[in-house]
Amino acid sequence: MNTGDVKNPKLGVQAATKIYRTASGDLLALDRCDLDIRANEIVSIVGPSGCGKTTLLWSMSGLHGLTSGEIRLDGKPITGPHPDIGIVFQEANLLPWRNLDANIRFPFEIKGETPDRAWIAHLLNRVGLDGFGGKFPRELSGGMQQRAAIVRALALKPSVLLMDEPFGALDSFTREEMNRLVEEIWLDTKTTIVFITHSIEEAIFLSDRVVVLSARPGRVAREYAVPFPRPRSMEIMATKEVFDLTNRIKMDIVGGRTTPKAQERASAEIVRIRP
Ligand SMILES: Nc1ncnc2c1ncn2[C@@H]1O[C@H](COP(=O)(O)OP(=O)(O)OP(=O)(O)O)[C@@H](O)[C@H]1O
Repeated sequence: MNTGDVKNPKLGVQAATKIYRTASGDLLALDRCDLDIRANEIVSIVGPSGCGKTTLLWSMSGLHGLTSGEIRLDGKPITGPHPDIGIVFQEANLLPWRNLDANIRFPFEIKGETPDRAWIAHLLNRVGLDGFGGKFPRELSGGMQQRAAIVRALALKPSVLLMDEPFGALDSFTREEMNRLVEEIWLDTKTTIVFITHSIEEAIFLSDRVVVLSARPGRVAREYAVPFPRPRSMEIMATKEVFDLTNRIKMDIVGGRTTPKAQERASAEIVRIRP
């Protein structure tokens, strides 16, 4: 279990509100959403489609601003993209005309910084891409491209890694493999990770906490502490406790328990499951 400082969160989301101004009118995506992420924690965010998960993650990354409210990193407001925050998207977004090494170097070139080659070599080895540096994206499978995207993000040594449904497009076996990889990387680096997913099993496998957002406008409806020890084996994932937890979260999402009204009643309840 995570032991990060509760009073001084790594990332603090306070009353985050986001209104998109669209041609057909204003759209309230997030409504006074509060969430604290502790250092070294892995937190997954799940919720109904369109509830504002990506909006929240992008706000955490500084890629887009909030209408009101605040996101703080180590107590300081985030006002734009931050070197301490890495992000991995559903698509690997590798530049097709650059080989893997050159893709990983790209963010350093933009920043005018020198990459730490030993660290990148370590990461490539960690994700099983040793010897693939000269390959172009078209020569790599979807899973390999996503591994490369993870290396590209971690190469910059962020203290927070935001992952926006990074494995949603992969087949289920590759996805499980990638989940184990994220777990291994976390055991190695203890990077704080915020992970968006539609897969409750994936959320439980990876996380210290699973946060359920309400239907739009998004707000934290419920949190589940996931107490199982790491590494999380297939045996743990097959237990009744995991099965029950999966069903509880599923009911929260599809059973109408995360409508804004229900959420007001449930407010900030933290559910703890015994291992
Ligand atoms: N740039 C934008 N302009 C206008 N509306 C937007 C924009 N981005 C998102 N939205 C709307 O805001 C709401 C929240 O979107 P968001 O992508 O954050 O939800 P989500 O929970 O990540 O969705 P999903 O689970 O389907 O990926 C949706 O109704 C979406 O249509």
